[in-house]
Amino acid sequence: MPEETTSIDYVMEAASGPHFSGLRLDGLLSSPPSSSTSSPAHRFFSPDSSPASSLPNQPFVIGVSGGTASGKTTVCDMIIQQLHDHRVVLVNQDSFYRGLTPEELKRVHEYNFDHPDAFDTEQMLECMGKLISGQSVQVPIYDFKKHQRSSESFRQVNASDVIILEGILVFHDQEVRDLMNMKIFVDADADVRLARRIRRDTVERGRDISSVLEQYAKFVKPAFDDFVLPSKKYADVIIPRGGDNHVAIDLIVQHIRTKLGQHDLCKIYPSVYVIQSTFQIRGMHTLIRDRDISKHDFVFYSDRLIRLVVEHGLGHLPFTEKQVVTPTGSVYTGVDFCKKLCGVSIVRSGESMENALRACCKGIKIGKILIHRDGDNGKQLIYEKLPKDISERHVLLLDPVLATGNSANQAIELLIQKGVPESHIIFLNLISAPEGIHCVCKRFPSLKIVTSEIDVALNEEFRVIPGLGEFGDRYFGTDD
Ligand SMILES: Nc1ncnc2c1ncn2[C@@H]1O[C@H](COP(=O)(O)OP(=O)(O)O)[C@@H](O)[C@H]1O
Ligand SMILES: Nc1ccn([C@@H]2O[C@H](COP(=O)(O)O)[C@@H](O)[C@H]2O)c(=O)n1
Ligand SMILES: [Mg+2]
Repeated sequence: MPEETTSIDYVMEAASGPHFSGLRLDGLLSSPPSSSTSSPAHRFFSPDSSPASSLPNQPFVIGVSGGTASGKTTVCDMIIQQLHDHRVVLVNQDSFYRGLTPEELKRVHEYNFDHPDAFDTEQMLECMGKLISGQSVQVPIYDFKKHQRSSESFRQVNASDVIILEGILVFHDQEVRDLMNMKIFVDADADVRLARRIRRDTVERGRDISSVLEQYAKFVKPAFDDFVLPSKKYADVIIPRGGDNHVAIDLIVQHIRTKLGQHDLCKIYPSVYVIQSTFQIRGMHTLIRDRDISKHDFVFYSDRLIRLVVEHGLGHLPFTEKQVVTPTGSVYTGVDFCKKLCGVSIVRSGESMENALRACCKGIKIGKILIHRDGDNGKQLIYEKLPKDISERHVLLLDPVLATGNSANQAIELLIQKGVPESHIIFLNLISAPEGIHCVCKRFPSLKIVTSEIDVALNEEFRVIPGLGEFGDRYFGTDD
């Protein structure tokens, strides 16, 4: 929390003294970043872990739930088929059914296979954890005719780009849900499901019609109402008509493909956007990261990159529809820019982004925040000069490098104190360190981060690696 806030006049004076862009954080990192949300990979990709020990390729985990015979397995098969050019594995919750004891077997008609306790969820979590961390696992093979697992054989499941976990109750347990990057619920009418189930269980699972109907009335339907249906609310996508819904499956596959092409952190945090890398962008990064580049070229290429990030960030603002008449007399239906907008730069390096913002948004108001270390006791002062009506505006927060995330978090905290809704803040930067992304996104999950590259890590001195050194000094020419 800031010790004090004051006006911009003070800022300008203070700005000529020591400044911090997240690199000098004496005393601040002793307390770990707050962890308020639990996201799929937190257990496996800790912000404290070094890049070598964290995962190079975080798999995309999809949960597929729905009532019995709704078409879950069919939908999964279709997704897997369409993702043929990726490594995809399917894990069935059914594989983790507990085997019945001889006593239970004798009275199998009284056994409730639709209750959460029928599954060994601990074992499933362990298997999923290993798969997500890149290890192969041996998944049990379950026999629906014998109600037992095979005692001698297992199915080897290898680490993959996409892991699909499918089953009637995969959304029931929060720990299981937290593993998932995307949750799909397959919907089908109860009578359709019952008809399919009768056919499947009599043909494939060695049952007779009367036992299927009896089990359905006694256990399957009540458990659907008690456990499966209430978990539908956790779904990100609901597919009506299951495998017949080709449009939904195409959209899902498209989404998965997009996610697979993204940085792992974008899979974990949907609010992080890395602008699409092109050779132009890589070329500009190559130039500004080169320690031997001239100051003039550093500024020139940084400005070009900043402009791209700013334009991309503006694309995340809300818009309203607007029609205009063109010189041909035709009507063009377009959109109107968001008017309630302002920029806020984190002094000093954030000021390097102000020109690009002004060039894109004529007359935009730009406020400033300075986070200033007060002596050597770890205390910080925050100076600010912000538009009075900032709480009514969307805010583009500017800082070219996101390192530890501590200064960013303090600036964001201040904006929120001023009444800006978290979801109205878009944090723009050129380079983000994974540690900074974890730190900001965990604390402010609905804030958006738009960046042009995510670097490898921070070093012991909290400098972004490979990074580009002290951006403000290089941009403003104070590094000699
Ligand atoms: N859209 C569909 N039309 C007709 N039959 C279907 C359809 N989807 C699935 N089935 C059949 O219904 C049964 C149950 O489907 P399945 O995908 O195994 O459901 P779940 O895995 O949800 O229990 C299977 O025999 C399958 O072949
Ligand atoms: N020995 C068993 C184990 C499970 N079931 C039923 O399977 C259903 C889940 O599989 P779906 O492919 O239909 O999702 C579940 O409703 C159980 O009743 C069984 O009959 N016998
Ligand atoms: Mg199935």
